Amino acid sequence: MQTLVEAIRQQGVILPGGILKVDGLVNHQLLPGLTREMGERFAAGFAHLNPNKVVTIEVSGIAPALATALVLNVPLVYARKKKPITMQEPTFTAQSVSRTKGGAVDLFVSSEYLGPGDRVIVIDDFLASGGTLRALAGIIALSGAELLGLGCVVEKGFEDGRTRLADLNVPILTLANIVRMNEAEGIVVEAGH
Ligand SMILES: O=P(O)(O)OC[C@H]1O[C@H](OP(=O)(O)OP(=O)(O)O)[C@H](O)[C@@H]1O
Ligand SMILES: O=c1[nH]c(=O)c2nc[nH]c2[nH]1
Repeated sequence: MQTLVEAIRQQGVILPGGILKVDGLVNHQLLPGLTREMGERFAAGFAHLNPNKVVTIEVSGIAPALATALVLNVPLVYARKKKPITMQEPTFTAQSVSRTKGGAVDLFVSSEYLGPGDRVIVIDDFLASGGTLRALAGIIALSGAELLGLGCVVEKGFEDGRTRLADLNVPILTLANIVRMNEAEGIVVEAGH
């Protein structure tokens, strides 16, 4: 997605610890036109699989996932990081590690909104180590739903998450790929695949 690649070139900032800051378009401020295009790209890539639900994780996955769900005209379910008292049991849970806040995070999805018969695509903001997508895939498996595909706005190709998720045997679609980033070269980014 060339518009996203250009936006990352313009706004991306390399932070210590191999973290890319794209708060101006994904993680703090959202650009509606760019977000809409993300949804269109994901929907075009996954529509042939006939999903009936989009699943993501709060908080930064929600915007691109909703943009996708709008085009596909299916519900969006987002995993919660804290279980609210309104959440109906039984719940499906898994753990991931927060890359931007540190520490382990519990993820919760209620059986009220995910279960056998659901055909699911997962959309998130970042694919780095792949740990978060694996946790979501675990929740989907626990629920009895079928995972059809994984989509992420930004892939950090140098962290090899895609390879680590290969055993899930589902297509992975990303919109921009950070090939590498360092002080000398800056952010080397290409269209995702
Ligand atoms: O592939 P991984 O190594 O798992 O990294 C990707 C995850 O890391 C971030 O979550 P984080 O909890 O840092 O942030 P968020 O609250 O902005 O979603 C991001 O939103 C992805 O969910
Ligand atoms: O804002 C972010 N920048 C990153 O580099 C990253 N990696 C995983 N999750 C991330 N979130």
